[in-house]
Amino acid sequence: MNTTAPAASPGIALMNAGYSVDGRVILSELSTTLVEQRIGILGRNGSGKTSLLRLIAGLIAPTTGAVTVDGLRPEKDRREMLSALGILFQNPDHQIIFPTVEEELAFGLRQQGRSAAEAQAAALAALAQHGRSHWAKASVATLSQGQRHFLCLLSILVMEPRTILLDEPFTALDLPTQIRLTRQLAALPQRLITITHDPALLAGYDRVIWLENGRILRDGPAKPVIAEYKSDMTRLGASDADADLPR
Ligand SMILES: Nc1ncnc2c1ncn2[C@@H]1O[C@H](COP(=O)(O)OP(=O)(O)OP(=O)(O)O)[C@@H](O)[C@H]1O
Repeated sequence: MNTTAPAASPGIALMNAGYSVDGRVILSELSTTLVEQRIGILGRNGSGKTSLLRLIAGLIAPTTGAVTVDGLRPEKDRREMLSALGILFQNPDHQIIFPTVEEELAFGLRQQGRSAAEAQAAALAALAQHGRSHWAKASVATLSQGQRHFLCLLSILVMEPRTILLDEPFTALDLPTQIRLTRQLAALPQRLITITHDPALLAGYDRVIWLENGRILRDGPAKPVIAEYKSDMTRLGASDADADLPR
């Protein structure tokens, strides 16, 4: 998809990084370094996945410890972070802010300090590279959900970040779009960190981290971590825990 390999990235470091709100621990103090090419963050609803994404992205600051992304402080080094980390959010409508495809693609490049002419040229080149030159002047509102998702991915790729963070990348996408996107993502030279509750997305990954209650429950190669996660989720699903909700 993007044939230029980005410069080597030293990785993401969590150093006793924790996050609490009003005394409630959302993420307990996490310490690890993310350096592998394909990393999955796996966990069920409420386990802390989105909070971890927000911490790495600098959208929230850790309440204990620190996070660095290629040596940068995500909540402070905003401009340098654009070349270090790109985030594909679950819902493209939370990401897209411009009315036309061309403007949307040019925006990140302008933020990186490129001139208007350079940004426009790079946006058009990216569309041509993916056989979508005819999208340039199109209104974003005329694109389907899957097309908007792809536009968001293109907007990240034109900035050539060293790591891409994907938040439940296939929610709301139909099967052909999922298959296409899987193929496109697999071909990327960047480090990918995929956050999901669905272990199927992480098959073949170098490393899977299983989050539970804001803690790392398991961390290792995809196969054994996914096998244990699936068996635990099946056991939980077989119980009638929901029956305990107050009436
Ligand atoms: N700002 C906040 N204030 C209070 N509680 C919060 C806040 N942010 C997250 N939480 C709580 O922390 C827990 C983890 O939330 P988080 O959204 O990170 O989980 P998740 O694994 O992404 O869940 P899901 O798969 O359902 O999106 C949840 O119980 C959530 O309600």
